[in-house]
Amino acid sequence: MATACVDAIDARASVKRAESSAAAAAGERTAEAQRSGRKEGRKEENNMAATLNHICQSSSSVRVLALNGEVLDAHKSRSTSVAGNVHYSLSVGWGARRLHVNRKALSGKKFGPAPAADIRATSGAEVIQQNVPATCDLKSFQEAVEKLEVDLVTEADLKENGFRSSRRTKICCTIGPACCSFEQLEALANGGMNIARLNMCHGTKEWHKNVIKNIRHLNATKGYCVALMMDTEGSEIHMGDLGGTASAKAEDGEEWTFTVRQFDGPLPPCTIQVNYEGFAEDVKAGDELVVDGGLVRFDVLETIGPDDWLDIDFGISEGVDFIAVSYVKSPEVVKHLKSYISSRCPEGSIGVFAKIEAIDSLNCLESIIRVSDGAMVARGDLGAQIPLELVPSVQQKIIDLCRFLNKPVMVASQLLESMIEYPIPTRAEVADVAEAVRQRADVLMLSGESAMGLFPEKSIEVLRNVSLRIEHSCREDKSRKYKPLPELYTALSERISEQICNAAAEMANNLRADAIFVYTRQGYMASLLSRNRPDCPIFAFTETRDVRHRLNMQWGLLPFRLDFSEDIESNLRRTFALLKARGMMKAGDLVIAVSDNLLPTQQANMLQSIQVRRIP
Ligand SMILES: Nc1ncnc2c1ncn2[C@@H]1O[C@H](COP(=O)(O)OP(=O)(O)O)[C@@H](O)[C@H]1O
Ligand SMILES: C=C(OP(=O)(O)O)C(=O)O
Repeated sequence: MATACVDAIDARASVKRAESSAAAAAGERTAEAQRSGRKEGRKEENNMAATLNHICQSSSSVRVLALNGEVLDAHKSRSTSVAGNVHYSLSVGWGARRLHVNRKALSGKKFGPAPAADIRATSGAEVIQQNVPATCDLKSFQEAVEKLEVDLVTEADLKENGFRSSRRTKICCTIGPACCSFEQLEALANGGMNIARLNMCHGTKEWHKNVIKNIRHLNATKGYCVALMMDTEGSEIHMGDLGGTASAKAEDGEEWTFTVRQFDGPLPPCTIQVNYEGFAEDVKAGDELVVDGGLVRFDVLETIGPDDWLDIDFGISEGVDFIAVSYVKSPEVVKHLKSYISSRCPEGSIGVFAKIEAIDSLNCLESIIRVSDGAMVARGDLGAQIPLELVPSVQQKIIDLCRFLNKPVMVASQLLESMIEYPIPTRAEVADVAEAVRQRADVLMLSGESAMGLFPEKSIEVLRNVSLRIEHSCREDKSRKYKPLPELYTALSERISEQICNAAAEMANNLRADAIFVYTRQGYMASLLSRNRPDCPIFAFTETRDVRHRLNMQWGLLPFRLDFSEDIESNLRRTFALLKARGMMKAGDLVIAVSDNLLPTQQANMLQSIQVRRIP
């Protein structure tokens, strides 16, 4: 058992080094099979079985020679299905030859010489050819198949484990010295990291810039979809009008920012520059600022400090996907940051997460979560502010509230603290992770375990395995009924979307559908489906990379980037064909499909529907 466990972890690491002799041999045999026809192909498969079993057991990297003679990086992964079977897969870049090995061994047995291996060796071109729709020519279909962007790990997971057993709970890793090189980040991405967190308390801007560059490069060149979250340091001061004499420029109730920063362009609205560098340090929350001899009075509120503003400017200029704000004590801080972000990047693609860690934030929790794009249960600092025994119930409260309000929620700190030093977690830590998964948190976050621990990859593996097991048992346990979700809408169109998503999720559960498909521009419909925590995964198709990254933060969503067609029917047909061609769906799979308003022109005479479709 112990040996199997160690193999399991080592075998997941996908490193791209020089060709191992075994991999090169596999490649040569692959090329030979092309020349020698069917009989030879059978021999090749047998040889490949031995070779690939060898590869799967070794922890070395793999490069494979494809049929066309091209040398490709191979993605190697190992997973344990809920039934206890161990699967190995080796898949090579799409469009060339694809090798796939499923090797099953009973859980609990020592990992010994290979039992019978089930091997498929299918050429990508063959699969594409079999699935070209009648309305499309081979070349443009081939291009469309290659353009369908999906996370490499998600794709492998779906192929190996099937839809129902794919992981729904997302994983965030704090990046630090223990995992910041390109190869280390790739190992984490390969292990299932969905979000990389940069904690601005540590490291220089240059260091963070380099991590961002590495993650972007990893996404662009290796087919991952890792979102970036920048976490501010948190020590802050910002201003709001207390209701002094109104003037043309500062009305009662308005919030103004006094800043020492320089702006390249015009000042953002309601901003005043001051030329005293120590201004923010010298004023305290509760102080009164008197302007123009008392013409306007401002009350100083808690908010974002000068260092945080520098970090925020850095995050905006680097185009991170999320900014987490430390020590949020009131909704105003979040509103202020959101309006600042939209004045600086009008396309408004950065989500603001409120870290719930200050005792004051618990007094206005709902109003903070309502204005935020998501929340983090920052248990480290929270546990220093409230009695420790209250932390679990506060965690449950925040998770439930976030789900009711349709905001993603992360659970952070000390999930696997002992794994900073040791290769296996304590039983109590596993129970803690299991509880967060059972509470249906969207994201589990690693801190020191990934940033500076000795076992970042093993830590991520523990999160992944615990998530898979607990999610499975939650699906099986039909006695676990959830409290009904409150309605969220403020307009009729929102109410329609909400009703459609609730009904689609319920239908998917009742019909035991394989997947829900959602075509979404901004991610709103996708989030409404995720909020229902349905039994099957949600394939979320969207047109932009930014939205695709943001969807990575939400429970059960598998984000794809796809260029939309004009109408839902052609989107559906095309998606079915593309996914079949990529080997991610098969004829007979049952899908529930819902769609956002895909075109602006559709808004006027909205037509939204739920469709139940079998893949042709
Ligand atoms: N960018 C970084 N550079 C160096 N060390 C880091 C970095 N990010 C995190 N760490 C290390 O990992 C530990 C845990 O991370 P985290 O929980 O995010 O921070 P903190 O302990 O400050 O709350 C930190 O205390 C620090 O030692
Ligand atoms: C995540 C937390 O915040 P930080 O790591 O920034 O202290 C926490 O306190 O749990």
